[in-house]
Amino acid sequence: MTRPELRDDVRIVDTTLRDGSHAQSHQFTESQVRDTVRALDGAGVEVIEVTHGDGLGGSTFNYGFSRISDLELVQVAADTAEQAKIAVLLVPGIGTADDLRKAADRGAEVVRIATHCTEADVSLQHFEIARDLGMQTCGFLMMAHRTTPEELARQARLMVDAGCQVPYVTDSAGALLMHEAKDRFDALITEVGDDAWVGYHGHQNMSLGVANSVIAYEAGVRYIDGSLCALGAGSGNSPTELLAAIFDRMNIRDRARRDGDIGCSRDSWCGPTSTVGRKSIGMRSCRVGSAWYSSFLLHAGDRGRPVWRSGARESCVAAANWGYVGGQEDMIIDVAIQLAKVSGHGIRAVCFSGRGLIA
Ligand SMILES: CC[C@H](O)CC(=O)C(=O)O
Ligand SMILES: [Mn+2]
Repeated sequence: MTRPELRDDVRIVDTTLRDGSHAQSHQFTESQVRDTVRALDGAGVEVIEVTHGDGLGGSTFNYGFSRISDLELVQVAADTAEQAKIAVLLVPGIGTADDLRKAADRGAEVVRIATHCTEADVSLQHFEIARDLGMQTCGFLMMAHRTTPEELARQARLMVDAGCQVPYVTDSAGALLMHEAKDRFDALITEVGDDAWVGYHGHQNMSLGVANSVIAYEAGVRYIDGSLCALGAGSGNSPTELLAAIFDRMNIRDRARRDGDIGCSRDSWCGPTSTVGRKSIGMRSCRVGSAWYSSFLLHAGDRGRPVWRSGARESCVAAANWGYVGGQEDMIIDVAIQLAKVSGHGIRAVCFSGRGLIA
């Protein structure tokens, strides 16, 4: 397996337009995509991910409908970027091989194929298809805190043998303490480091995404994810603009080090005139030290749309304690109903992400 060429010390991958889609209820417009890609591309960011938050095919009742289809947004992004490669996310079972072919036709050059951290076997066929399409391939092992470093490394090996060039420690719940993150980075690098790069995707639930990114780099991880202003599911991702600034301070070479340009794109998301960034900062108030899947927050009604008897936080924590994983956002309804029964409060109304009333 050949690894993608790395021209610098580290490659920052920006996921504002994909993980940030969760924080925007999947309502990105063409002009937001165009402006953000232009700014990130101008700032030297080499890979920009664009899709519904749950990836290709995610625009459904279960996960929330997009305003503009993935294929249209990928096309806008690919037409806008002069240097950067456009990446798409694919969760097998949500997106299909056909979705991937169509995204490649619209200009996607990188695919990030995501599975729960112990279920890499469901991605193997997709990696083969992606490599046949000539795409660069990354593999997300989601909820990486849910398994041991050794098992995570075995799962990474499965992905790499199927054609994955960059398996990721994906801390979907922002749950990894620094030593836990390091153990996972070390395990993956020992297992696949001769054949693949290793990546890290952090969330800010405990505000450790940036610290863990520094540890990741020091351990040998060479793909590190961020999003502008931390716009992302749950408490958001490691902020791209901080990663760029900190790597610069550490004299680590990456393409995204031109603070001015990154600063411009940051301002469009969370500067004084922006309203979108504030929403994501509001979501951070729900930060909890419990390891729930970040995308649950949107469905648990952080913005007050659903009328649960239990709050968003209680639903997310219960979902974590009951073992729910990525892709099970639809189970949040059930969680809230169970909580209502347990608390004896009864259910006043159940509204799923503002799109339906179950009563
Ligand atoms: C549904 C895919 C998911 O949002 C991927 C991801 O970013 C994560 O697990 O953190
Ligand atoms: Mn994420």
